[in-house]
Amino acid sequence: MALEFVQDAPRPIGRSARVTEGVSIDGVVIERLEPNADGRGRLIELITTRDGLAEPIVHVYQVVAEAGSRRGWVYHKWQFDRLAFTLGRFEIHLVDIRDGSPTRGARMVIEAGEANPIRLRIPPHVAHAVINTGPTTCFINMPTQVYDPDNPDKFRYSGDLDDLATVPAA
Ligand SMILES: Cc1cn([C@H]2C[C@H](O)[C@@H](COP(=O)(O)OP(=O)(O)O[C@H]3O[C@H](C)C(=O)[C@H](O)[C@H]3O)O2)c(=O)[nH]c1=O
Repeated sequence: MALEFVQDAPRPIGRSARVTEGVSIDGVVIERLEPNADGRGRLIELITTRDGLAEPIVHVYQVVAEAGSRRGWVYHKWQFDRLAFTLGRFEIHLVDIRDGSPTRGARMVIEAGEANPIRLRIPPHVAHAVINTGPTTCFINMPTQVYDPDNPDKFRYSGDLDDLATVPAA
């Protein structure tokens, strides 16, 4: 007897939408991700070219973040980060330390995670720190460049969240 698999019917799906409110750093992009939930759980598209061009996916990794952990301050010289926060609870701090930027010195604090799933694009030379304010969970990064362990595109500053304004421009 032949097994018959039935194609899913066309269905409406949640689409990401760009957030502009509270975005005070030039080049930072926040996309609100829309979960598609049903009785089995939920599915969230992290990136798609369905609605327009996106830079190619060249490198993707998952970070498991312990409860209360902080990653940053860090900035990248060459890559854009494309971070997806869909689980747990995170606070992402950003400071524009770019010389010549129209928003130099601007700061942003973004709350993201299960209750507010987003994709966040961070340009080079924008310092950032990711703090897990909830239980141990994970987030995804899809940076625009491959990680090179011999020449990591990571420039770190270990001071407090509040004192980054004193760091010389990159
Ligand atoms: C990025 C990367 C790292 N690694 C290795 C290198 C280290 O042994 C270990 C942890 O990496 P790293 O210390 O670079 O990770 P964080 O400092 O937590 O940085 C992460 O969180 C902050 C907020 C970010 O913005 C970074 O983009 C993101 O990578 O994984 C790899 O093996 N492959 C990779 O692609």
